[in-house]
Amino acid sequence: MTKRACGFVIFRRIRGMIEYLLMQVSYGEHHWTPPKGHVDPGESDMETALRETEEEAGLSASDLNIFENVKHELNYHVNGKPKVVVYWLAELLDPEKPIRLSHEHQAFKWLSLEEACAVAKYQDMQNAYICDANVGDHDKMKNNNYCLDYTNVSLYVEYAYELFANIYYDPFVKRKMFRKHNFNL
Ligand SMILES: Nc1ncnc2c1ncn2[C@@H]1O[C@H](COP(=O)(O)OP(=O)(O)OP(=O)(O)OP(=O)(O)OC[C@H]2O[C@@H](n3cnc4c(N)ncnc43)[C@H](O)[C@@H]2O)[C@@H](O)[C@H]1O
Repeated sequence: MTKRACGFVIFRRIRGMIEYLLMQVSYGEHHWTPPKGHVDPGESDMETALRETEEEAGLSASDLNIFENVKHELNYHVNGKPKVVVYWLAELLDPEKPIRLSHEHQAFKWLSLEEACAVAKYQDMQNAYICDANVGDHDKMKNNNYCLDYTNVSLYVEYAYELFANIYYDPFVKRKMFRKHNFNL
């Protein structure tokens, strides 16, 4: 059976910058992820996203401006089993609001788009960040259905991804390369 999890790509505006919240899990390979978790029986996707965000980051619905039309669905396999993860874009209204971690996470960071893409090592997650950041001003997205269909934006996303992730074509090794970063994470 397909596992289903839901959460939010949370951003804040601070000192003229947009930063994204990523949290590092305290188990397994200690990967970085936005707040999210498994859908409990009888829960809607949005209820799950809100419950998990409250549990994992200490942020409630009243702390967020949720962009219900800006939604990403990621499909991947965990231990050979299919998993679907749904993320909505949400803005943290008070950028200074403290994050309260649960035992499931050991650290959190507010990261620029470029840093978030470097830390979220999976391409579909990186695409979600790029898509959220590059469809224009975050305010304009509120009334539009952006990013729902990846196929329509895939080329644009790929270009934007390469631009922001600082990927370039190296003719010597004949493949695309990451520029080196030191994000000190
Ligand atoms: N290894 C472990 N050891 C001990 N307890 C564990 C555990 N894994 C899970 N748990 C328990 O499960 C609970 C988590 O439940 P929830 O909190 O309800 O669910 P989740 O965020 O979806 O969990 P998870 O971290 O497993 O999911 P993700 O898809 O990011 O990550 C799952 C895998 O998919 C990979 N992944 C993440 N995003 C991906 C993507 N976009 N594409 C491909 N793979 C991806 C990750 O690297 C990771 O390997 C924790 O409380 C913990 O107790």
